[in-house]
Formats: sequence, structure tokens, C-alpha cells
Amino acid sequence: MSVVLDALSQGYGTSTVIDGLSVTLRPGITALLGPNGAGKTTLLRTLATVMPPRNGRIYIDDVEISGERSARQVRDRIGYLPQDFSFEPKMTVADFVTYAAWMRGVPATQWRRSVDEALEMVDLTDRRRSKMRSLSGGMRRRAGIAWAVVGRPRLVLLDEPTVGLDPRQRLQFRKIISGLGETVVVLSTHLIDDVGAVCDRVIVMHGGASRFDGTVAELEALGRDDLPGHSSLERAYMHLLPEGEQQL
Ligand SMILES: Nc1ncnc2c1ncn2[C@@H]1O[C@H](COP(=O)(O)OP(=O)(O)OP(=O)(O)O)[C@@H](O)[C@H]1O
Repeated sequence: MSVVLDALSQGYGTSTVIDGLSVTLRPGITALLGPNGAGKTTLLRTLATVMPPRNGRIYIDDVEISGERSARQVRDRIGYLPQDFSFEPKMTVADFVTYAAWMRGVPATQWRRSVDEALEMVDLTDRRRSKMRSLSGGMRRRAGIAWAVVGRPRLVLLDEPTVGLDPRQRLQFRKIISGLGETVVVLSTHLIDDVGAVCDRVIVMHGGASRFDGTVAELEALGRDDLPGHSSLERAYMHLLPEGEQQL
């Protein structure tokens, strides 16, 4: 799986949200960090082929995504969990995940095995017959993660996947994504602990551009003692903000 963004610009109406971003994504876990409104969700939606690029190019497995036709060629390789995902409340957990398997083109003969595998990963096997509406917020989020990984898509996009998870579930989540092997995983988060624990690469976005692109160790090295933060990663993040936003 290869994903290439070449001078990508994206926006809504007259506003530009991403401005000339060039990035090549490879197998491994990449975190998108950045303040509210930095464009993380917009970038994930663009990678998910929900929004065609406004300017510049995006290639997924060498297919240039320029509209619905090209998007259809690659969508079954993409698992996307939006920040606020919706579901039919009366659907069972198993049906919800099976629906994702169907959308992703998993053959019907493999639905049961793929769904079992995804539910096992997120520790929801014993809730497979529960209605989605009966799940707690954290369980719903885990069902959403199962939705994103069922059928083992090679590009997995997760928008704030650990919001609402309790500490043990967050550890489980890290285990799940660390076990995805040769998959390109891109997740947005505000939880810097998650980044330090599992991400191979971090992209810090601000004002529609990438202000940092490197490993966790490289990011940590930017931390300055005079900046606010409880860890070197938090201080490094503060360092990457514009000067006026670096102090509390
Ligand atoms: N559907 C939309 N229509 C118009 N403007 C939008 C829309 N969605 C997002 N925006 C704007 O685009 C900018 C980037 O938003 P986006 O949701 O991509 O940021 P984000 O980095 O994901 O933020 P957060 O951390 O709050 O989730 C913001 O200024 C936002 O107001």
C-alpha cells in the first residue's frame, strides 16, 4: 500500500483548510497531531476519498483520486472510522461490522470469519448479538474500530479513535493497531500518550500545513524545558505552535 499526497490543498467554500501538503505515507502507524481546526479530520476525509482534492494530487496504490470513479477503485482497501460515526440503533454489533465487510467487498463466505476476527480484536465477541444502541460509549467506539479493520483493509484511517475509551481499553487499542502489520494506519488524536506509545511517525499540523514530520524520538528532542507540559512530547508539541500560543 502506498499513499502519496502531492501539494494537496483542501477546503470548504472560500476557506482553505489544507494548503499544499506533500506527504508519502507508508506501512506503520502515523499520528496526526494539531490544535482544534488544524485540518486533521479534513485530511482523513480526503484520504478516505470522501472529498476529492481541491488542488494537488492524491495517489492511493498509484491510482490518482480525482473523483468518484477513481475513488471506487480503491475504497475496498480503505477502513475509515469518522469521529462521529452513525449507525442504525437497532442493528446488532455483528450486523454493524458485517455491513462494513460487505461494503469493503469481503466475499460473503468470509463474512463470519472476518467479523469474528474483528470483534475478537476489540474484545466485543460476547456482545455480538447486542443492539448497537445498548452499548456504552466506549463499546461503541470499539465497535467502530472493528468496523474500520474488518476484512483487513490496507489503509486504516481513524479519527480520534481513543476518545471515550477507559485506560485498559486504550491499552487494548494500542495492541490492536500495533498488530495490523503491513497496514498504513493514520490516526488523529489529542492524546499525546497514545502517540508516544505506538506511533512510528508523527505529523503535527497547524494552519493547514505540516509543521513537523518525523519519529516520536525526533519530536521528543524538540521539547524545551521552559515550555509548559508534563512530558517531553507535550513540551515538544508546544514548541511547534506559533510563539503566541506556546504559553498557557
Ligand atoms: N463541513 C465543513 N464546512 C465548512 N467548514 C468546515 C467543515 N468541516 C470543517 N470545517 C472547518 O475546517 C477547519 C478544519 O477542520 P477539521 O475538522 O479538519 O480540523 P481538526 O484538526 O480535525 O479539528 P479537531 O481537532 O477539532 O477535530 C476548521 O476551521 C473547521 O471549522
